Formats: sequence, structure tokens, C-alpha cells
Amino acid sequence: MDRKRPEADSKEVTLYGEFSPNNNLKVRCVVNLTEREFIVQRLTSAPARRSKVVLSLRDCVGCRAYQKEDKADPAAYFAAYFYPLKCRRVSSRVSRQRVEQCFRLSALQDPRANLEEAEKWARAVRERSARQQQPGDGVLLSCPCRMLLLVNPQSGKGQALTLYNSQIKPMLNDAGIRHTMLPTEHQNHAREFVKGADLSQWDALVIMSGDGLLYEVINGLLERSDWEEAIRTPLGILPGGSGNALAASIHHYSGASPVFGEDLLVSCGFLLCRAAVFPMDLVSVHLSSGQRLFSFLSLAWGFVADVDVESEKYRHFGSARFTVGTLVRLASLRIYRGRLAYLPAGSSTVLHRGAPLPVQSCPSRNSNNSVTLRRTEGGPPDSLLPPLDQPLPDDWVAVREQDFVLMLAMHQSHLAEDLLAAPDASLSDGVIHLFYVTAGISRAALLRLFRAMEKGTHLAAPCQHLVHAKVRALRLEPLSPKGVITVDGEVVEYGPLQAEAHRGLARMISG
Ligand SMILES: Nc1ncnc2c1ncn2[C@@H]1O[C@H](COP(=O)(O)OP(=O)(O)OP(=O)(O)O)[C@@H](O)[C@H]1O
Repeated sequence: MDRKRPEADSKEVTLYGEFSPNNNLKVRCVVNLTEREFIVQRLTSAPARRSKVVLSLRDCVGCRAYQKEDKADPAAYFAAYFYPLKCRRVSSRVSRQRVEQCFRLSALQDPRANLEEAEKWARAVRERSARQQQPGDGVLLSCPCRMLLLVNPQSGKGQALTLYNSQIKPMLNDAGIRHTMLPTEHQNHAREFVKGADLSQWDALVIMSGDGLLYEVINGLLERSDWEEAIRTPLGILPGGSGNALAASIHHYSGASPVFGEDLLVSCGFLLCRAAVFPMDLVSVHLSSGQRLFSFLSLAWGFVADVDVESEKYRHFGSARFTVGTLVRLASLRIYRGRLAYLPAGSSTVLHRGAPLPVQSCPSRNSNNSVTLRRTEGGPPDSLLPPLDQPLPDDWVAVREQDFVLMLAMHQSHLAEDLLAAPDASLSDGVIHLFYVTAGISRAALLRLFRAMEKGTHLAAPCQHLVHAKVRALRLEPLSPKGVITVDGEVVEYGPLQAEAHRGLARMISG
């Protein structure tokens, strides 16, 4: 047997030990902990390639030291938990999979000394793994952190509680995250709960559901009298619904290749355990009744809103519900008459733009030629929007009144797990990606558009009916008497609305 101390490549070795793996006391392993990697090499005559495991500390969610109940055993143990990206055996997809490395330390007769050594290793792994985090403009949640998980048992195919128990609970335990799980009992339960809760109990509120539950939580936080502080509570999202658009967006921002279903859940669980918090845009939406609400994801009118609502009955298909809904709605394509206007983002690029008309007058402006701030009860005032019944300022672009197939405003990248609607969106760029499709598009072209959206290539393919603009605010005036408007997938009253982006208003755990 080769007893030579193996080289940990050219990187500095900061900690070295020789232990048995917990599950096989006949084997000895050398463990090298560098600043970036956890390297395990079995002491065997087998080629190094097969007997060596190199794990990146960036993939580590936690490490703990412990002793077994058996008083006669003086050994101590440390276990490190990793979720590296691996190729699935049955497909070429790369997804995160759990790897546990557990070692027995029994060099000394004194159980306390063994435990101290195991704790030294566990601490070193945790500290180096935390140093490998580069949260950029984000901040790491302090450790150990306490989370509240709001789980909607009815979301998606109705498996959220099962998935919580099988996937998320063990993962949070690996990461040493203390949490309380609260199953929601009815619609608006989460909204009412966060409105009245003592938020100081938790470091983060995590939503395990579709996007609907997060919409409730965000609006509940902004309805509080202390909304300015409440909306800064870090939020987390775990996909439990059928659309899971924000979860897919957050996975996308982490730079990993697309994954779906339980693989997406594990990816979002991993990001949650890494607990890096970033600002996230919210969009304030004014409806004609005077109601104001906040959106984190999307506003839709026409085709997309119709599919969202009509595909509810295919919920048991999971995320395939939107594909089925799209095909059904394509078969009887509807058009909607309306007016649209928007305020372009500073550096906006407008692709395939139709024929915008200048807006003529601006009576809502004051003598300094600035729009009066509209202060409302909960949430920040809007600085770009005149009252909904007033004309728009002249730096807005008005799209001429016409027939539309759809209007879609996206604040994040994904419209669903498999629909990358705004490929260059980011969590807090202060930009709304406005898309509209005008009447006259053929069914085949519309289908091609949605197929291309699966890969996020729809903007590359020329389509004269598709318009994309990056905007800071927008106004929609539907003129067709009937239709559906959704905000974050939830149906809102049908009629004129306007919206304004609030850059980085919320806080989200992301990659
Ligand atoms: N226990 C419950 N029973 C019934 N409805 C609930 C319950 N808890 C929450 N809800 C409501 O269910 C609605 C749908 O939730 P959500 O959007 O999160 O899941 P989903 O519809 O399955 O997901 P997706 O929007 O991705 O399709 C929300 O409006 C929420 O208020």
C-alpha cells in the first residue's frame, strides 16, 4: 500500500489528516483541506484517478462534528455535505446531487480530545466554504440562521409537503439552518400571517409553492405600517408549484444550465443554504379601481394571461400545463384592442418596434416639469406615474391603438420553468422587459415564438409582430370589453393599469 502523503495539486494545503470513512473502518483516507477544495484520497494501490475525490468548497452547504451515543466508543466524527453539479446517468443533464463525506477520528483515547479535533475540522470546512462565496453586491445571512418556511400543500401537483420532507428538510439540516415549517391552510393565509407577524424571529421567509404564494407574502409585507423595514426581510423561493418562474429565474442567474422539477428544487435549496441575499426589483401596479399592488414577476394581458388562467384545469400535468394550454389557445387565437405606452429605460434597445406616436400633452406635470410623487399607504411613492386618468408626460412612447395578441411585462428572466422570456433580465436592474405581439401573426409563427422562448432565442429570430422594449414604467388601456389581466399569474380586475419599477426594493436569496 502506498503510504506516501499525496500531493494536493499545487494549491496550498491548509489542513491534513488521515482518517477512516465512517462506513468502512478497514479503509484509510488522507483528507486535505485547501482554501478551495476538500480532497479525499483512499490509501490503496488503485490508480489515483479512481481513489481520489475532489470537492469544491463552493458546493459545500455545511459540516458538523459529533459523537455517537455509544459511551464505550471514544471516536468522534465530522461530516461535510456537498451538492456538486453532476451528470445524471440516464440523461446528459447536469444537476446538483448530494455527496456526504463522513470520517471517524479515533487517534486519541480521550473522547473529548477526539471531538475537539473533529470540531476543528468542521469549523475549518465551514469557514473556508464561506470564504468561497462571492456574493458580489449581495450579503451573506449570519450563521446560524433561522428561517420560516411557508409551504402551500395544494400547490403544483399537491406534493409540496412530501418534497419538503424528502428534499428540503434534510438539506437544511445538512446546512445547520434552524427552521419552522408552516403549511398554509387557505388562500391569503400567508398574506395575513406576514402582515401581523413579529418578523424579528426569523432571518428569512421562505416560500415553497408556486409564484402565487410569494405574491401574497410580498404584498402582505408592503401592507404593514413598518413596510420599509418589513420588505427588507430576506425572502427565499423553493419551487413547489407548476409555473415556478421566480425559482427558474434565480437558478438561471446562478449561471447553471437549465434544470426542471426536483432538480430545480435541489438547486434552489442549495442556493437557500448558501444564503446570499441580493436586492430584487418590485413593480408597483395601479388598477383602475385605485387599488395598488406589487409585482415581482410579470404583468400579462391577452394570450399569456388567457393560457395561465385556462390551463388551471390541467394543473395535474405539472409544468406541462402551459404547453397544453398554449396549444389549446392557439387553436382559437383571440385578438384584443387596446392602447399601450411606456417610458423607455435609460439605455433601452427597442427591437422590431412598431410605429410609436409622440404623446402630445402633459398636464400632470408641475411648473418644474417634474411629475408629482404619488404617495400611497404601503410601499414607496411612484415618481414616474401621473394619475391613471391623466395624460402621460411627453418622454413616454405611445404605441398606436391597435389589435394585440398579447402584452407581457417581465421583471425577471423566466415566465415558467421552461420559458426564458427575458434572457438578459437580472434580479435588480430596475428594468421591465415589455413585449407585445400585434394582430396578424400566424398561429405557426406564434407557436415558433413560444418554442424559441424555451431556449430564450425568440428575440434573435426576426418577427415583425413581436416588439420588445426595456422600460421603467408602462400604461395599458384595454379597449376590448372582456379579457384577462394577470399580475404574477394572479387574475386582477380587467381594465386600464399602469406600473412602475422600483429597483431593488425587496431582498431575495439568490445565486
Ligand atoms: N392550503 C391552501 N389551500 C388552497 N389554496 C391555497 C392554500 N395555500 C395557499 N393557497 C393559494 O393557492 C394559490 C396558488 O398558489 P401558488 O401560485 O403558489 O401555487 P401554484 O398555483 O400551484 O403554482 P404556479 O403559480 O406556479 O402554477 C395562491 O393564491 C395561494 O393563496
